[in-house]
Amino acid sequence: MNEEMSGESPENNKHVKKPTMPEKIDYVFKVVVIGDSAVGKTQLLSRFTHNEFCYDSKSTIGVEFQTRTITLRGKLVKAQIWDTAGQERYRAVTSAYYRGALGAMVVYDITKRLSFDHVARWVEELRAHADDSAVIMLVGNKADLSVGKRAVPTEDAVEFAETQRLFFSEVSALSGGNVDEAFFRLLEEIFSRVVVSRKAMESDGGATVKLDGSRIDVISGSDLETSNIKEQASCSC
Ligand SMILES: Nc1nc2c(ncn2[C@@H]2O[C@H](COP(=O)(O)OP(=O)(O)OP(=O)(O)O)[C@@H](O)[C@H]2O)c(=O)[nH]1
Repeated sequence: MNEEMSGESPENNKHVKKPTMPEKIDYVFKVVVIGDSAVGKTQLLSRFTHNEFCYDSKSTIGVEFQTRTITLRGKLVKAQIWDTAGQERYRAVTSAYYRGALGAMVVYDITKRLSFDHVARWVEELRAHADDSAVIMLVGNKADLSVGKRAVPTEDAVEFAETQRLFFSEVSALSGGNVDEAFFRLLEEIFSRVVVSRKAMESDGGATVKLDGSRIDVISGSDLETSNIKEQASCSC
């Protein structure tokens, strides 16, 4: 059949979108974000995954996640970042939320002392439910308000992070300062612990990592579509 008969001459076809090759994801890393209400968890996710920030963001109800695909050591890694409500009454999950998490960010607001005082409780809950090998990062958000409104000295957070063996970073979801750096540091550490330093075996789907006989199932790209919890397309304002 020639182009004229099939109706598929380049002219006729110019509005037809060419199918794009699906990206072959090597790993999916689940990372959970926890911390008091209004510390800026949702905005940190939006900044990292879509480079967006909402001034009038609403409290999260239940659980959401957003993803960003990055390259680490030549591998395509889909970072699947989970967000839940800081407010107890809106939290629908505990164990299910932490299940399969390879990393966690425990967020406080540098202008709210109480949110930092509660970090120990969040770390305790995390350690009770997440895998022992999960990488944990303490994150002080709203660093843009550092001058004049700071209520948590950096040294206090550094000391806490050292005693609890956590990574630490101060960031601003508003300005974007340090946000990518913090997530990348966490994801690189997960990569080192899960993929490099242990005997890792990739399945064809690029999803399964075996560790010392035990298994961590890193969710494959196709599982994301079948999950009950849908990915947030973008900013949840
Ligand atoms: N100045 C400043 N404000 C921020 C920053 N990040 C978030 N906010 C503001 O803080 C408020 C709370 O942000 P959210 O991201 O909704 O907080 P959350 O921790 O997800 O809150 P919950 O869903 O209730 O747990 C919003 O008014 C944001 O605009 C930041 O880096 N700097």
